[in-house]
This record gives sequence, structure tokens and C-alpha cells, in this order.
Amino acid sequence: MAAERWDGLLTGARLATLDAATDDGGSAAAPSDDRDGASRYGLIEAGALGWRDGRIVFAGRMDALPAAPADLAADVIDAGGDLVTPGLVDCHTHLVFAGDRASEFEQRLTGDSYEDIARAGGGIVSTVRATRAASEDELLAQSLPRARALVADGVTTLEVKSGYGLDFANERKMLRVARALGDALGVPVRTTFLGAHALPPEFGGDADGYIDAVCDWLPRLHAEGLVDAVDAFCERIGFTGTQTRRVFEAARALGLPVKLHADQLSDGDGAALVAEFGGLSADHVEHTSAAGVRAMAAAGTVAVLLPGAFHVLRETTLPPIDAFREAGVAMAVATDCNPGTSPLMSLRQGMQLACTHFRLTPAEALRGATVHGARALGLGDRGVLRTGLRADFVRWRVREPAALCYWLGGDLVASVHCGGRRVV
Ligand SMILES: N=CN[C@@H](CCC(=O)O)C(=O)O
Ligand SMILES: [Zn+2]
Repeated sequence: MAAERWDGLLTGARLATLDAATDDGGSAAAPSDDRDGASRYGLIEAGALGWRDGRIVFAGRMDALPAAPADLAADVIDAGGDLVTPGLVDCHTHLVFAGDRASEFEQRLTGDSYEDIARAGGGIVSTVRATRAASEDELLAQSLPRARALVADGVTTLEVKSGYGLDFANERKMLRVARALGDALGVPVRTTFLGAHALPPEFGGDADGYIDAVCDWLPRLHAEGLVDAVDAFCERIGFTGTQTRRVFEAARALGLPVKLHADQLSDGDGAALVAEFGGLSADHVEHTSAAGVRAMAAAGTVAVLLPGAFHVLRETTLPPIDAFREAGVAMAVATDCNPGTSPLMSLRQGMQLACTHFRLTPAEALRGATVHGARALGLGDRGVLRTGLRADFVRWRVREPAALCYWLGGDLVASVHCGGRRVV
């Protein structure tokens, strides 16, 4: 018996499992889409959560525990009625970069648009200059506090994109730093190659030639184990659908999943394009058409909502939230943490913005930042508190799940466990 003891057991918890099929014999089916999940948390009062070897071994009511807590686990923690949720999954960030763009923020407040600034040689390309100039160690030192802030507010898996290097050596440097962040913080980091983020000045306007280079770098970066997925910025100030398609074909040749910055500033049929490739996600999607929504639903492509960018750019066109609900398109919520459009270092704050700007229910926002965020990364082993899944969970100093979306700022986290190990 002693050898089979669990590594840890949390008792007296209010579990928001986000899963109706729990260990206490709950019979309802798990929520299948956002129509079902709009108000569902899979709540278990007086709950217990046990884990061993990094995996959940029990998630249910305390009175259904198979033995006395002290006989079950080496480490028993009384949660005192606190809310416990799955660890948050931030499925869209650009948090590896050097410098900042606070002056660009000021410039926008006096009238210049994001697109004007980009066309004048600022925007993404100005962060490229700073990122290229930083050594790998400097880049890690500047990026680590941002990743640490996300984890401190409940994130247990995060995605990081390249896209501020825009040449082979600097894209590689960014991806290596992203991997190093995960090692430093003890949380999984998924890396996305975003070579097709902007056209670097040395290509002198030759976007097709640059896409040739991106397609050449991809297999080399993949061979080093640095790429989990491939992304592009399909937009008036980014790349055309035809150029994006070439990047996706290069990804497909390597068996890599794709995602896309789609329809952020204009409708460029990006959602339909990424869905055509069976993409994991279409991200931003403010201007996505009804046909784009239908294509996403058919392909199972997740809509990643980025309310931080919407808020900072003071956008007015909302993503088609009702159409996503109607079509059963899963909606994820992410920070988009980046120096230009979304200097946001809390996913919980992102959930708040998703509720206030996009009218997501708090349950949708929580599912968006957990199970649907995981799905947008192709990860089926996290985002729900269920036996057999990763023991990634957060104990919050609140009782009501809606409180996570209610408070602006503040420190609500009592503890964060990732793979059964306490990281906060
Ligand atoms: N839209 C393109 N990429 C980023 C912004 C990057 C930047 O401005 O530095 C985004 O997701 O919002
Ligand atoms: Zn982005």
C-alpha cells in the first residue's frame, strides 16, 4: 500500500473541473461545445484532488475518497473551501522580445494607427531591430519576468511564437529562448515558428523572396526540435493568402500543425484558409466572415480570442461570437502578450477583457483559458480536472468561479501546481 500512495491530495476544495464526468459518478456528458458550456463549470463542492507521478488520480467529492486522506497521500493540503481550477493555458503569446514600444503607444493615442506606424517602418520591425541586437542571454533575461508573471497568475502551459528575428539565426535564437523559459520556470512551453510575421527591411519589398527563405528555414529549425507549430500573419500589413498558403504547405510537408493570425484588421479569408489546412486555430478573427466561421466549424479549428489587442488598439469590430456559439466553434482566450498590440501579462486579466468586451460568460472565458486553449495547441491531456490528465491546477483565494473574471488585477493565486509539482 505504501508504494502506491499518492504524491499529494488537496481536500476541502471547491473544484471547477470543467468536466461533468467526474470521479464521484457524475453521469452528465462532458460539455461538447460553447452552447452547452456557456454556464457550466463542472463544480464539485467539498471536493478532493489527488495526484501521483504528475497525473491526476482522483478528482471528485471528498466523501468518495477510497480511504482516509492521511492513508492515501504523502502530502495532504486542506484548501479551506478555496476554488480550484485546471491550470490556465495561454495559447498565443509573443513574449520573447527585447525592448518595448511604449512610445508607439503614446503615438497611437495622439492619432496614428497601428497600420500607419507599421508602414512607416515602426511596429513589428522596430521590435525586430531590438531583438536582433540582444544576445541570447539578454533576451532570456528580458523575457523571463513576463513568463514568470503569467505563471504567477495561474498559467501552467504557454505558447511562445518567434517572429521578431526574421532571419535564420535570430528566429532560432528566439525559439531557443522560449524553450529555456520553460526549463527555468518548470512549465511546458510550446513553440510556434512565425517567420512570416513581417517583411524584414533587407528584403527590399520582396515578400515572395522572403517567403522562400522562411520555407527554407522551417525544416532546419524543426530538425533542431525547436518547432511545435507554424503560424503566419495574413493581413494587409503582413502576407497574402497565397504567401501564407506556401508556408502552410511547407509545414504540412513536415507534418507540423498550423495556426494563423487571421482577419485581425480586415477580412482576408484567413479563417477559411487555416481551416482548409485543418489548422489548430484561427487567432484574432475580429473580421471573420460567416463563411469563415462555417469552415472553422467543419474543420474543428479553434477561434482564439485576443481581447488584449482589441482593447489596446481600441478596435470596434467584434469577433462573431454568436456565430461561433451557434456553429459550435470552440473559443479560446489568450493574452497575445507582445510589445505592440497587447502588453498584457495576466491571462486572468485577458479573461476579464473577454467578458467585458466580447460578452463571453465567465464560464466560457474560463474554458477558453483552459480546455479550449489546450485544444488550440493540440494538447488533449490538460485543461480539465479529470483522472489520467496532467496534474496542472490552481488554488485561488476566491470561492466563485466568476470572481476570476471580476477582479481587475490583484493577487488571487494561493498556489499553482504543474505536473504535480508546486511552481507558485
Ligand atoms: N498581429 C500581429 N502580431 C501581433 C502584434 C505584434 C506586434 O505588434 O509586435 C499580434 O498578434 O497582435
Ligand atoms: Zn499574435
